[in-house]
Amino acid sequence: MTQTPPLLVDIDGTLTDESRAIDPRVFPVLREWPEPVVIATGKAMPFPIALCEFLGIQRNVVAENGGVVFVEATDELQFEGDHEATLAVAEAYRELSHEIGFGSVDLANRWRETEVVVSLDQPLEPLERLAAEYGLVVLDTGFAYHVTDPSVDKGTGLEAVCAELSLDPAAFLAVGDSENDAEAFEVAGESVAVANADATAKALADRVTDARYADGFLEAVAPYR
Ligand SMILES: O=C(O)COP(=O)(O)O
Ligand SMILES: [Mg+2]
Repeated sequence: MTQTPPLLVDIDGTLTDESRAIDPRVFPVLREWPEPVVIATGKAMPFPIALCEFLGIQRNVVAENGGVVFVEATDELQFEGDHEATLAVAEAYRELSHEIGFGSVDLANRWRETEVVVSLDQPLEPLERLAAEYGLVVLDTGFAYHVTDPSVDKGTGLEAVCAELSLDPAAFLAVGDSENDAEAFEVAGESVAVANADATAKALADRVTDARYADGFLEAVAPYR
């Protein structure tokens, strides 16, 4: 059997099914993975932390597309990026009478510490224009527009985790589905896009699975199980 690599895995679109629910068949795969697992997501910290917690795996997390990094073994929490600038973009966007689009409670932004997300049903052009004014970019993950600092991404997040754990990023297998996985694909030694991935992720991946969503993830890791 091939040597199992450490694993970086995205959540939305990769561990989920078409309805955005996590496919429970991924649970034993993540629990039993013999090497370190890093959950790397555009979502805010509570989501990947809860996933790790309830799975019973080490909490090694890259959240907010690299803006927040947590490594359990070294008790290290890092923040990167310009949160003030992302909040200023959100404010200016609202002043143009656009909405963030997640309702008044806004569970998508409530616990966010370094970036801002806007619902996909809101206009992209003014958001991109405002982001550029603040030196920021907008990432479309297929689930939300992320106003984010271009110097921070899942690749820099993986490097930060690896620095803490004395691991080589090039030893990692990375599995994902969208443009916010691009830099992690470049940093990891092997990268796999699931079949539902966007064009950016597919172009950068070493291989693209035949299967979509979590079936694609299971296909991606099959050689190592
Ligand atoms: O929720 C998003 O917008 C993206 O999340 P993901 O990075 O886990 O796919
Ligand atoms: Mg994704």
